Amino acid sequence: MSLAERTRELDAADPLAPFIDRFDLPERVIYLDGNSLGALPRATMPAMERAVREEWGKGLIRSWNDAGWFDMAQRIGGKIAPLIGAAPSEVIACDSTSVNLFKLISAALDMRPGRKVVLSEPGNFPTDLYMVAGLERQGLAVRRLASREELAGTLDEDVALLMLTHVHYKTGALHDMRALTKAAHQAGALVLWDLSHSTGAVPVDLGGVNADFAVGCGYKYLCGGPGAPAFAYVAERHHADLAQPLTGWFGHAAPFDFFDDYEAAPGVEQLLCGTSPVLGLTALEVGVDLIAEIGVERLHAKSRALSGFFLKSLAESGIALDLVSPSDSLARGSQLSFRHEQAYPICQALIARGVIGDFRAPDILRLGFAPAYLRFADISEAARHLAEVLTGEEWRRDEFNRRAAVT
Ligand SMILES: Cc1ncc(COP(=O)(O)O)c(C=O)c1O
Ligand SMILES: Nc1ccccc1C(=O)C[C@H](N)C(=O)O
Repeated sequence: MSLAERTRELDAADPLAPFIDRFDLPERVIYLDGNSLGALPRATMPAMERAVREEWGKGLIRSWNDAGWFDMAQRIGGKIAPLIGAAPSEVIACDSTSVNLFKLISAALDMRPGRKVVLSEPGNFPTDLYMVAGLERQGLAVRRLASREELAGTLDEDVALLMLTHVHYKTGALHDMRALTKAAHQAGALVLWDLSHSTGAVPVDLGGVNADFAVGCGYKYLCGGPGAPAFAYVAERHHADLAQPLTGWFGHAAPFDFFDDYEAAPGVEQLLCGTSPVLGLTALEVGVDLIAEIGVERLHAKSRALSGFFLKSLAESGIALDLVSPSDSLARGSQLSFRHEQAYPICQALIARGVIGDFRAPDILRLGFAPAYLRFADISEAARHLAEVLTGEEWRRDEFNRRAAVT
């Protein structure tokens, strides 16, 4: 069977095909960067319009009560919860992933007096490592990095927290969440998982693996829009001992009593700091609703099929590239990363052809396969474009070799 025939068959048999039209993607764009900024759901515009015109414009301050603004962060957290194996009361949508990392790393250190080490791996997403550096500068933490293979062996009585990104942003490699959580607990440490590249793409069972803390982005697979609020998870068993340092009034037990003294709200509400970004949350809720409707299991199955099909299509075009992602689709997230000296201009040449992936310095071409809005036809087309860029050495053109600020 020809590649074109196989592609048509796969699209015809795709149970998620009807959802593609629920997203508003430009014509002639093949979007392989949903792992960085998710696509726009069609329902987002009307929801934003309503929030701005009606709730803000007409409801004004009354909308904090009447339009459900006040408990939006909890409500959306509760909708994210089943996507990551958590109870609704364990998740809240707030702040950025970076800020949530700070709050939870700090809270974890507080729960392990006498221990200061935050253990992570070199090459973890920079903000995760930088947030520990900030606490280190305050004398509150000691950062320790160990390679994947050495992590478990490095867990000793000084480690307060093991902090890892479940799906590696650059390679897409998955950590064994269950085994590492268990190893950390055996060493008396707590665990914080960054689920930025997992949520809405691969199944996660925070409750099942007994995880302590987690954070994740709202703007990637959850399609919450640029700079969407992030989320934070704290296992129920830690709620009573939770004490985070950004003690803003929205995290107070009774913010509208306007007391002088801080008293933390019970549960994850304590993680709120300042006023919730209502418009950002409005967009996030639409994305979360849509991804939840499709369902993580189905998304995961399609993501594996898409990335596998890309590799096959590429191989059939005679192109051999250095794949740095695990070749087993069960061992990776929803992306494929290739190492190439010319990864930057190759990525630019692809973008010029309408195939949007990204480049991760120094030499990674990263292609994301957000399963909610990609067709198998997009995948074989993208592979064809990549093969043509490489065989025609299109990446040599000057215009593809000028580095932009954001890659
Ligand atoms: C693993 C990971 N953590 C955190 C972030 C981002 O955090 P923030 O939204 O605070 O910029 C990203 C991507 O930007 C990421 O890939
Ligand atoms: N927040 C961004 C703003 C601009 C450009 C990219 C991002 C990303 O999120 C990058 C992503 N975290 C990554 O895995 O590389």
